[in-house]
Amino acid sequence: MTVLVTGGAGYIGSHMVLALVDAGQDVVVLDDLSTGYDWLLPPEVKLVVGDVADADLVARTIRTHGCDALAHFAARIVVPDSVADPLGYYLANTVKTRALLEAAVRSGIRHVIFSSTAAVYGEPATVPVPETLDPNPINPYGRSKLMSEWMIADAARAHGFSYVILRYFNVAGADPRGRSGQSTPNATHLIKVATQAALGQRSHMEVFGTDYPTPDGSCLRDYIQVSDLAEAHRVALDHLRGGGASLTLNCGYGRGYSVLEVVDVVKRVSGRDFAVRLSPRRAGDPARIVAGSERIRTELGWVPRHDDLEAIVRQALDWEDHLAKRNRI
Ligand SMILES: NC(=O)c1ccc[n+]([C@@H]2O[C@H](COP(=O)([O-])OP(=O)(O)OC[C@H]3O[C@@H](n4cnc5c(N)ncnc54)[C@H](O)[C@@H]3O)[C@@H](O)[C@H]2O)c1
Ligand SMILES: O=c1ccn([C@@H]2O[C@H](COP(=O)(O)OP(=O)(O)O[C@H]3O[C@H](CO)[C@@H](O)[C@H](O)[C@H]3O)[C@@H](O)[C@H]2O)c(=O)[nH]1
Repeated sequence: MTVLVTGGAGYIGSHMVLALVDAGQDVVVLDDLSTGYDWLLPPEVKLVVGDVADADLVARTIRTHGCDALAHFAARIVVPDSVADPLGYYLANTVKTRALLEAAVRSGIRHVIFSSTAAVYGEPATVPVPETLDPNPINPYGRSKLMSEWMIADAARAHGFSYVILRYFNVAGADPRGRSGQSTPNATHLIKVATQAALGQRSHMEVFGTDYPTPDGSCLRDYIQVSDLAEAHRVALDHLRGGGASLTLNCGYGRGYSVLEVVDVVKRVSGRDFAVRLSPRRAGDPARIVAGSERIRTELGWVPRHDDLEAIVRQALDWEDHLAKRNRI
């Protein structure tokens, strides 16, 4: 029994691959390397370079490797980009997911794990957000993912596979053993940008919006460590292979940090001051989003091991340093 991991050469997918390999499971990765890197994968893992919408390639890969499960990470992921290029995002995240699902169903995939997002909730009136809240995305990225959630649920009902939809909150940090981390040089994620500023790789950073209705005026987010998130996928897979029911689960710690708090932590942990510009709001950003995090603990018995923002920032700094030493920035 092998897991097909789409987007496995990317940031989160590569941590899922490590979690599976560490647990002695068989994995094959399908990735077009648009934002992923083959060097993030352990050498024993087979990488198929190609597009998730290539039905023949997907069917051949599933057959050749005897895959029973699909973990679908491949996507475009930047909220403001989705506002500028909505049709590109609906193609990459929705249309291609439909094609992948069709090939997977035809090839007999039994279980699907899907990378969804807190962005499906939009701008919730209260936080933390439980899974029972009706989704109401406020940007094309969130909508592109919500449509995929619906397709998966409908197709599962019609074709008899089981699924776990994981709605990630803000993913951060790196493998504590230093084997992978966020490696996209122009990544836009807050902790990545702030660590690059701390290490002098950027002259400054910007804080987008200080007039939000939050305690310090900057946006609140729930930062989940990437190996904890990968472990959630591993236990979700065990649950499905053990005959467990389909589920939709938040992945977060249930605590929000403001952008300004995160910047302070990066300055403190790195011991470096850096220039911070207070800038206007960025398109598509909700003011605050924090996970209701009980359901995943009770349904899957998931126990986070890295719920510590300082440790997350330290891992991100160590990974940035590692990339710089290998000229991979
Ligand atoms: N990073 C976050 O904070 C976050 C939060 C919520 C949800 N997510 C979701 O998690 C998933 C992984 O995100 P990430 O942060 O690892 O991003 P990433 O860009 O590092 O990884 C995406 C991977 O998918 C590959 N890919 C993209 N389009 C492809 C295609 N058509 N065919 C084959 N491969 C393709 C890329 O090359 C890359 O390796 C995405 O689905 C994203 O929406 C991420
Ligand atoms: O240089 C920067 C980068 C970000 N931010 C702010 O920091 C917060 C977090 O931004 P970012 O790290 O880009 O993440 P999000 O836009 O919240 O989106 C991430 O988290 C979502 C789930 O909450 C996922 O769906 C997305 O894929 C993922 O990119 C936002 O308020 C940004 O405006 C800044 O102020 N300056």
